[in-house]
Amino acid sequence: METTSSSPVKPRRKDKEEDGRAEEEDAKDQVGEPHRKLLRLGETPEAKEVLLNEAYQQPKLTQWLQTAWTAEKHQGTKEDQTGAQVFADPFQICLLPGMLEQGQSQALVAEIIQKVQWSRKQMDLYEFYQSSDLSNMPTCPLLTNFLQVLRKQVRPWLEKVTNLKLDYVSASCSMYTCGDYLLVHDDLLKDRQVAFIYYLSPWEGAEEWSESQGGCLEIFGSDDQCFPQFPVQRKIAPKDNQFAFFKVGSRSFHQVGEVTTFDYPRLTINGWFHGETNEAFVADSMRAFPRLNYLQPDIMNKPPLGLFLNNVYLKSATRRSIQKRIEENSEICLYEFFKREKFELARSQLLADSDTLKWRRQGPANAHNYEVLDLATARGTILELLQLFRCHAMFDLLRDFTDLDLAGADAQSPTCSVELQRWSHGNYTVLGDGLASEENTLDLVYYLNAAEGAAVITYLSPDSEMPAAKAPPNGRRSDYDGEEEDESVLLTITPVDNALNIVYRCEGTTKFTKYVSRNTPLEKGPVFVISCSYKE
Ligand SMILES: O=C(O)CCC(=O)C(=O)O
Ligand SMILES: [Fe+2]
Repeated sequence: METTSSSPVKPRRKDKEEDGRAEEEDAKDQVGEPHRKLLRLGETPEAKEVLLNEAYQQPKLTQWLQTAWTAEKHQGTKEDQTGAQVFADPFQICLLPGMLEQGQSQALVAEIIQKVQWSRKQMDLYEFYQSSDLSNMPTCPLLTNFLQVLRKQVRPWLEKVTNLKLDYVSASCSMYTCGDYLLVHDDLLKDRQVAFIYYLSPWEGAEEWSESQGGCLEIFGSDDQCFPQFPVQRKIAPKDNQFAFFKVGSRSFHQVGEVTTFDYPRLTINGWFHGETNEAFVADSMRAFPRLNYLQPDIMNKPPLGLFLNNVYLKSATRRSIQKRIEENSEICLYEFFKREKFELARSQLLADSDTLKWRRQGPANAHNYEVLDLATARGTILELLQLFRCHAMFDLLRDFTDLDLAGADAQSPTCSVELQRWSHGNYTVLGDGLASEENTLDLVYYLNAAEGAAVITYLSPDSEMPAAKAPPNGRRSDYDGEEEDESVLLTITPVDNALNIVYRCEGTTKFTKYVSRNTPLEKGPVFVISCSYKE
């Protein structure tokens, strides 16, 4: 097959045209107000300026915080009068309940609801609404004043507490509605020194969120290579008028858990105190993710393709038209790829077998979160299907489908990786998770027990990911920077049972599997994906 790096996979245009809903959904996600009822606040006190709680201005308290902040490892310590807390493990975090004088959060929320313009942020790492920077909100006097307080009062005070030099503040408002989230990241970017979040939830009965409402700030520990590890180590629930801050570093991994309540939005004013550039840390955070394991074709197994595949895909005429289509579009979806009875057997075995099949969660948490089958435990039809993807006959067939040198006289040392994945709520992969191809590869994606909206894969063009300084090829992405997808989307794979998607991707093309929100119906059980990559 003719290949040039300037023609990576092309968009599947039909996706947009096939049903009108795609357009409708796009429209919904554009800049603007989220569709939700405006929440009624109780009597909103008049507030002309933002006032810090007196208690936090006492030198004794500053002293206490300073000591707690600099103390070595401890499980957490609490100050009696204010309820201020400091945790040292897995990294330093401080919580200041009642940060502003009473009634102030309510006034801020009233201004936010009435005045703030939201833009929808949507990428591999996140879905939520964000405002512009607080420094650019001429119609919002309280928010502008809040920023002033951060600059003039909080910044010098934080310098004392943390012993860090803090030069300036950046801040915006964020709103997470039901189904929104921000996946694991470390906030490391340029000169961010201290991250802060001020939580707003003045609604009666919702001043402190319960775990069942979601939206916790979730803190991760990390291994000796600075990769964040499951499970979550600490959860901080949204609490009205609480200010949280932590030191940004190569281990400051955190996420915002999916909001699961429809009753209230998760509202915050958040941002960073900036200072010295984090050069050493940023270099640390560029360590590449662990990569897939590529193996040669398995010559021991010779399963007859005719027993498994839908006969139509074995005919020479079909093979030729598949090749033509892949040459033109770089991708194709082969519906009913396996014989129906084989597919049904494999699906029921996957759903029924909870004893022999062993699954393990695939981390690190900032790259992916899904389960993979320990291939040594595969049995029956599942084993047969998995073996089939690695057998010589399959390499042969794929050569015919693509004209790649995966078999035959010109083939040098073709290899493939095969994974059986199990997808449930909360699972995801993000860009730069080691799945970005260093070379041209042929991806196969085969679904069992498919459900709409679960394990949806998006391919992006090579240059769309991040500025080079932040994400070297296959490097780990440490933080979101608000870049949106839009034009860079080359292809979206929609899950369909027993369909084999074939995607030829050029060097540098990246992909991610979208976070599976709790709003995605999975009543038939998890979605299974056989995911393979082939190299010439
Ligand atoms: O809202 C939060 O609790 C954390 C937000 C965050 O991590 C961020 O915006 O970088
Ligand atoms: Fe963050």
